[in-house]
Amino acid sequence: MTSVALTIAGSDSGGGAGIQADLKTFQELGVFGTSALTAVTAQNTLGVHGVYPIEAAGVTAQIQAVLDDFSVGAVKTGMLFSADIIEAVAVSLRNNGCPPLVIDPVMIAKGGASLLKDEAVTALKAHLLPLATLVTPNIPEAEVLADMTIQSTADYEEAANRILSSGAKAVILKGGHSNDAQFAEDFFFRADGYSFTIKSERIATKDTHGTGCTFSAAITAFISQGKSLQEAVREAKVFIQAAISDGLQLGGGHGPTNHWAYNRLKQDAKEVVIIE
Ligand SMILES: Nc1ncnc2c1ncn2[C@@H]1O[C@H](COP(=O)(O)OP(=O)(O)O)[C@@H](O)[C@H]1O
Ligand SMILES: Cc1ncc(COP(=O)(O)OP(=O)(O)O)c(N)n1
Repeated sequence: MTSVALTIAGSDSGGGAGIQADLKTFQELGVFGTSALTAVTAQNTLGVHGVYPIEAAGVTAQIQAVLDDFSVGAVKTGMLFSADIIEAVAVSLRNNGCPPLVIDPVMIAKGGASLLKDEAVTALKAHLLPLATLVTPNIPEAEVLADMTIQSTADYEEAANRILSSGAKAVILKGGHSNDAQFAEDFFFRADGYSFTIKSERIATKDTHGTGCTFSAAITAFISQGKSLQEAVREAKVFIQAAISDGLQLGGGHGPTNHWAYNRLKQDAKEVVIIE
C-alpha cells in the first residue's frame, strides 16, 4: 500500500527548504506527499525577502481536507509563524486522532529572518509539543525551547529533559550548527531515558539551505512507511548526508541540497554511526 505523509509548513519560493523540500524528500522516498501551507515566503539562496502568512482558518481547512480523505501515516510541521496557526494546527490534529507527529520547530532562517513570531513560542510549547512523537530542534532552537544556553555536551541532556517535560515523546538535538569541523553529530533522547548519538562526517560546504526541513521530512517519510523511530532517524541521516554531499551549486548564497541523491548514493554514503 502507498504510504502517505502530510507536511504542514511554509513555502520557500527558492525550493530548497519548507514545503518544497518536504515534498521532494517524500517523493524521493516513494511516499505520497500531501500538504497544508501556513505561509508563503519570497525567498532564495540569499535570504528571505517577504513573509505572507495564511489565515488560521485556511490552515485548518487544508489539514481537514487531507485527513478526511487520506490515511496519513505520519505528519510533520515546519514553519508555523504565529500562535493562531499553531493553535489551529494543534486543534486539527487532536480532533483527528493525531498520527505520529514530527515537529521541526523552525524559528529563524539561515540569513536571520524570523519564521516564528516571538510570542508564538509559548503556544508551540503548550499546544503542539505535547502531541509530538519527535521534536527536531537545531541548537539555537533548543536553547529557546529549553530556555537555557547550550555550551557543552552536558548541556544537551538538560536541554532535552526540559523539552521532554512538555510531553513530547522524544527529541533530537541537531548539531549542524556546532563548531566541530570533522563530524556532524545529533543527540537523540527519549522520554523513558533511552538516548543515542548519531554521527556522520561533516561535509565542508556552504550549500546547506533546508537541511533541517529535509532531515525531518525524511524521518517523517520513514515513519509513515512503518520504520521504528531509531531506524527512521538513522536512515534520514543517510538521506541528508547524501543530499549535502551531492550539492547542486545553485544560486549565489547558501544553495539547496540535492533531494534526489539518496537512492543513487545511499550504498556509498559515508558511514553513519549510532553510539548508544
Ligand atoms: N555540513 C554538514 N555535513 C554533514 N551533515 C550536516 C552538515 N550540516 C548539517 N548537517 C546535518 O543536517 C541535519 C540538519 O541539521 P541542522 O543543519 O543543524 O538543521 P537546521 O537546518 O534546522 O539548522 C543534521 O543531521 C545535521 O547533523
Ligand atoms: C519556508 C521555510 N521553512 C523553513 C525554513 C528553514 O529551513 P531550515 O531547514 O532550517 O534551513 P535554513 O533556513 O537554516 O537554511 C526556511 N528557510 N523557509
